[in-house]
Amino acid sequence: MKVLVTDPIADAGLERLREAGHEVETAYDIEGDALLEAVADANALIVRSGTEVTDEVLSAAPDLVIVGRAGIGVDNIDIDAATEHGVIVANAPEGNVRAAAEHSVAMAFATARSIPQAHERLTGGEWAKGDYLGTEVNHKTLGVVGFGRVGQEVAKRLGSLGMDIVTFDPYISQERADQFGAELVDELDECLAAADFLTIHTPLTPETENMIGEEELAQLEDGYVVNCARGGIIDELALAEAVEDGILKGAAVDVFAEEPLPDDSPLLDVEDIIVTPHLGASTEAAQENVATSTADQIVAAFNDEPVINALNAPSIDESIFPQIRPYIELADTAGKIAVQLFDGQMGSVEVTYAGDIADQDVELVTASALKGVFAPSELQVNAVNAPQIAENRGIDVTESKTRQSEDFQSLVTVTVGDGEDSVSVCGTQFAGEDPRIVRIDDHRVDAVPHGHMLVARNRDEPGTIGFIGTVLGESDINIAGMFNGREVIGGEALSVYNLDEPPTSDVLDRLNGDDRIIETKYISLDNGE
Ligand SMILES: NC(=O)c1ccc[n+]([C@@H]2O[C@H](COP(=O)([O-])OP(=O)(O)OC[C@H]3O[C@@H](n4cnc5c(N)ncnc54)[C@H](O)[C@@H]3O)[C@@H](O)[C@H]2O)c1
Ligand SMILES: O=C(O)[C@H](O)COP(=O)(O)O
Repeated sequence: MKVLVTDPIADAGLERLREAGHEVETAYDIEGDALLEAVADANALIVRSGTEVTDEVLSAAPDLVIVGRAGIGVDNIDIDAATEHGVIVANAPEGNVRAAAEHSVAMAFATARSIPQAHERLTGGEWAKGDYLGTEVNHKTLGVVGFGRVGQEVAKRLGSLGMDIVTFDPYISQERADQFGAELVDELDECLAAADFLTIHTPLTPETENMIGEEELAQLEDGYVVNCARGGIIDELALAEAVEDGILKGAAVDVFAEEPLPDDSPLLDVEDIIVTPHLGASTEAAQENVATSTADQIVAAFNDEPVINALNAPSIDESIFPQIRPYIELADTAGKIAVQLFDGQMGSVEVTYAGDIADQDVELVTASALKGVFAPSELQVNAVNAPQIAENRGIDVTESKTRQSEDFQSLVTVTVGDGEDSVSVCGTQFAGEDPRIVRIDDHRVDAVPHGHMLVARNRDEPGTIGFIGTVLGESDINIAGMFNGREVIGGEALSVYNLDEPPTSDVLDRLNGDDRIIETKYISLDNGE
């Protein structure tokens, strides 16, 4: 598999991919046509915040399986478009948290004690001791907007240096705030009113974009602002003016609405604003962490294993994966068989779990069943986009579970229907890893789902199976295996054949033209062909 890396990541991540046998191409800082060309044959793309992964980029990459973000923020990736294209997006949400928190703390001190400004004066030959009277953090209040992973780490560190913590984050619990000794407030204004230092730690979303503007900054009178989260959350012009006008004492900014920061940015003209070029995650440890974590997720995606930090695929706890793994492919197969046996206009898909499997988190198994259902009609379908395809097509998807399963330890049944008619295909795993179809509608069967299959519904009359065998034999189609079942003598029987090659339409016409045959259907399990 080819992995294209368009933003610099640590060698340890590149090595891990190569050790797993994948080809790694690095093409840092490319954009436009060069990016579209480079991604054309890529199976995975690794980015940091520098590469914009747009719908156009995803459209240019037909073989792409996963976009790995070696870091936290994914505002540069069009996740909806990735889902439409069936591409997994995964980030590395843990590896650079401490680095980002430490940088935020460093920036708070740097602005409060004017360290960069004093350094510049001194290296310029000036002993400007009298010009800098800084602010201590001790006994001051830190306002934390966004109390997630980084926000909490910043609160822990500055809290231990004597700061009181007030936080505004509508999506966390009171218990979480209590755990860090933080006062959780309901309104941003309350946080601004209390804070001597304000530090931002939300993602950039439509809700947080420009959430801190002129009005909000005015409430922080004589305070300091630190933004090591994302550009675009604070209005940069308003921040420059608030510091310039002395409303704020200072600000420290690591992230910008446009990166690299343009030379004419108003932030660069204000003495008491310090800036760093998006360095929050730039420590050796953080870069090694995020690079190896991203590489691991890419290898997992290539191996069809769960991608733990996938943002647009059903998530799965790694510890339960071994239990559900055999049922992922079985559900896909049952979906493929059911949809190919069904004649109507599909309006619903039901996936039923019985027995031990019913105790598990089966979201990924259901997505896999949908993948199977859509495989014959969609060029690129996978567990990421299958639920979305169902939604787009208005197909009603239901999942049900029961602890009871007659005769089998676990059963997965996929039923496709149109409100009136339906086809149900039920499968199990013998001895853990030996898939069998054990029921088609009301017929008990014992069929090995594989390759080319012929399913015949016929009357239970002497000579019928011989006739089917003769027709296949006369067309040089070898029968590799077969199962015949009936519910009552002389009633309807159902037989399933594994063939070495697909039957031609002539063969199917001959079979279907015989009175004893109710219907034959060819089922292909060869990658949904
Ligand atoms: N400068 C850097 O190099 C660097 C490094 C790491 C992370 N980051 C950025 O830091 C930010 C935080 O990362 P994280 O890992 O802590 O994310 P997180 O998802 O763990 O936490 C984000 C928090 O923001 C809260 N939030 C969301 N919308 C909000 C709103 N409207 N108002 C208030 N709170 C809101 C969420 O509830 C969540 O608790 C992200 O933007 C990330 O990209 C920057
Ligand atoms: O969201 C993040 O992880 C940080 O902003 C780091 O971004 P970077 O990987 O581009 O340094």
